[in-house]
Amino acid sequence: MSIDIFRPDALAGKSILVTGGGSGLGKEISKALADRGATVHICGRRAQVLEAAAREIASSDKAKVYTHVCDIRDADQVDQMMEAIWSVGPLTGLLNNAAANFIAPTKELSPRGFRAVTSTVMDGSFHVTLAAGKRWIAGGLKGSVVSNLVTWVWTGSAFVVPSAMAKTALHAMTMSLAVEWGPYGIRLNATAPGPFPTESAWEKLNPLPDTKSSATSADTVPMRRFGQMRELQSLIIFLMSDACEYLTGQTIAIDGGQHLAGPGTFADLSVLTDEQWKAARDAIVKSTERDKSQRA
Ligand SMILES: CCCCCCC/C=C/C(=O)SCCNC(=O)CCNC(=O)[C@H](O)C(C)(C)COP(=O)(O)OP(=O)(O)OC[C@H]1O[C@@H](n2cnc3c(N)ncnc32)[C@H](O)[C@@H]1OP(=O)(O)O
Ligand SMILES: NC(=O)C1=CN([C@@H]2O[C@H](COP(=O)(O)OP(=O)(O)OC[C@H]3O[C@@H](n4cnc5c(N)ncnc54)[C@H](OP(=O)(O)O)[C@@H]3O)[C@@H](O)[C@H]2O)C=CC1
Repeated sequence: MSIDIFRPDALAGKSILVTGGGSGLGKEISKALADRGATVHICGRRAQVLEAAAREIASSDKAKVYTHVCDIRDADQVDQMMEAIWSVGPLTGLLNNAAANFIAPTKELSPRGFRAVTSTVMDGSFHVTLAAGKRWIAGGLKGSVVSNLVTWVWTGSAFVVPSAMAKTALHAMTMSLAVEWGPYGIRLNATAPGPFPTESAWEKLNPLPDTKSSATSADTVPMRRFGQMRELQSLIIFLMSDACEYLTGQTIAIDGGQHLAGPGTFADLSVLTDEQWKAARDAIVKSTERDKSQRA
C-alpha cells in the first residue's frame, strides 16, 4: 500500500524513539511525529525536562508520549529502556538525536573533554541503534533508523573536532548497517542539518556574541536564512514513513546549501551587482581578445 506522507495520519501505527527528545530539535521533531499519529518515546538525562516536553508533545488527546530517563552512554541503561519500551510495544523507528558538543581549541581538550562528546554522540547512538536493531531482527520486524548528523561529515570542522569525528563515525554506521541489516528490512538514513538555532546548541557553539562563526550565521547560507523547524520535521516524517522504503544508507543535507558554499568556491561572489558582473565580463573579454591576437 502506498503512503501519502502529507496525510495527517501518515505515521499511524508507528512507534518512534527520539533520543534527546526533551529539548531543541528532538522536541520539535517529536511534536511533528505525534501530530502525524505516531506513538513517541523520548529519552534524556533530566526527568523534569522530559516531563515538560512530553506535555508539549502530547498536545492532542490521542497522542501517546512516553518518557525515559536514560544516559545513552551507558549500554545497560539503554537496554533497560528498550525493555520498558518493548513492554509497551515494539518500536518501528529510532531517531538518534541526542548529542554533546562545545567549541574549543583542540590543543586544549583533555581526554575527558574528548570523551564527553564522543561517548554521547558515537558510543551512545551506537548503543541505542544496536539495542533496537537486535530486537527488530529477533522479532522479524522492519525498522527505520534516522540519525541527526551535521555537514561536517563531509567537510570536517575546526574547533569542534570530537563532534566532527563522532558524527562522521555515525555517517559510516549509517552506510555500513544499511547493507548489513538491509536483508532484515531495517533502513538507516541520516540528516545533516545546517544551522537551526536552538538554545542549548547556540550556548555551546556561539557563546560570545562578538565572535560569531560563519557556521552559526545565516549570512553565509546561500538561502540567506536559518533552517525552519517545519522543514526538518517534514524530512524526518518522510524518512520515518513507509513512503520510500527503498531509500537507505543516505545522509541528506538540509542546510540551504551552506556546506557547498565554502571558501574554496566562488560563493562570495553572490554579492556582486549587475554592473560589477558586466565589468568582470568586459575584463575577461579583453583578456581573451589579447590571447586571440597572439594566436597564429
Ligand atoms: C553547520 C551548522 C552549524 C551548527 C552545527 C551544529 C552541530 C552540532 C550541534 C550539537 O551537537 S549541539 C548539542 C549541544 N548540546 C549539548 O552539548 C548537550 C549536552 N552537553 C553536556 O552535557 C555538556 O555540555 C558537556 C560538557 C558536553 C558534557 O557534560 P558532562 O557533565 O558529561 O561533562 P563535564 O564533567 O562537565 O566535562 C567533561 C570534560 O569536558 C571538559 N569540557 C567541558 N566544556 C569544555 C569546554 N568548553 N572546553 C574545553 N573542555 C571542556 C571538562 O573540563 C571536562 O574535562 P576535565 O576538565 O575533567 O578533564
Ligand atoms: N541545532 C542545530 O543547528 C544543529 C543540530 N544538529 C544536531 O541535532 C541534534 C539536536 O541538537 P539540538 O536540539 O540543537 O541540541 P540540544 O542540546 O537541545 O539537544 C541535545 C539533547 O540530547 C540530550 N542528551 C545529551 N547527552 C545525553 C546522554 N548522554 N544521554 C541521553 N540524552 C542526552 C539532552 O538532554 P539531557 O541533557 O537532559 O540529557 C538534549 O535533550 C544533535 O544531534 C545535533 O548535533 C545538527 C546540525 C545543526
